[in-house]
Amino acid sequence: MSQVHALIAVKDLARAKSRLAPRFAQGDRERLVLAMLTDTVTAARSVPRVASVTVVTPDPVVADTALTAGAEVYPEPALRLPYADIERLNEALTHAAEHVRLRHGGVDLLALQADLPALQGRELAAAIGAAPRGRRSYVVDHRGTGTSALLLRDPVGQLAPRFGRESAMRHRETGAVALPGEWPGLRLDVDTADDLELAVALGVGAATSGVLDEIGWVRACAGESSC
Ligand SMILES: Nc1nc2c(ncn2[C@@H]2O[C@H](COP(=O)(O)OP(=O)(O)OP(=O)(O)O)[C@@H](O)[C@H]2O)c(=O)[nH]1
Ligand SMILES: C=C(OP(=O)(O)O)C(=O)O
Repeated sequence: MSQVHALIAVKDLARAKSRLAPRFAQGDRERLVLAMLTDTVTAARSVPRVASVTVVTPDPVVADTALTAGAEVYPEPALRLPYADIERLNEALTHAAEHVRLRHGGVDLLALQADLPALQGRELAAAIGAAPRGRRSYVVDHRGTGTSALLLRDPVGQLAPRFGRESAMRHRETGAVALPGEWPGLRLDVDTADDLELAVALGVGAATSGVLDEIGWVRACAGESSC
């Protein structure tokens, strides 16, 4: 069974998860970003077919957290685009992919979102197992428009990430195939407080759960059976 090398991009903490600002103070939001990254890295590292996890980031605190969780770190190189541009994410991932292949040769690659606190290792293992050889494939997020993971199982192909708005469509239009599979944790990227509610209901990892307890976050719908 061939292995994949995973890449995770995280921007600087001061700008991360701005859509959580209505519910979380800046410091709490930063802790939550780090905790979700820790749970994502931990779940990815639990998968035997994941040979390495590399976090690409310009932020030293994110880098420390990644190292503590057992990931490698690729410091974000000077990028062409301004910080506000989401395409910077694709540029960062492309550089990280080149870095990993310089180190390991023509390996298979997986670009994974950093905000998957309910990710289960078995879901990721199943997605890797389902990814066809010789091409790119992707996992559509829980909203149906984004991408939670992009896979490349082709030693000479390019990852060509197209994350950002409508990324599922952009990955499809650039030849990638959507992977079917019941993987709720893998599909649940957390961008809003509503997403976090869903993730907590599904079951988040220890780091995220610990931070939510410490900051006293209470689910808006706690106790309601419809949540
Ligand atoms: N290394 C790197 N990662 C990035 C960059 N831009 C975005 N990302 C990461 O890519 C993922 C998706 O980015 P966004 O949706 O723009 O940001 P977010 O922090 O998830 O949420 P919002 O601020 O609410 O948009 C997140 O893990 C980001 O940290 C970048 O310029 N460099
Ligand atoms: C970047 C993406 O997602 P989000 O903005 O939801 O983090 C994406 O789905 O490509």
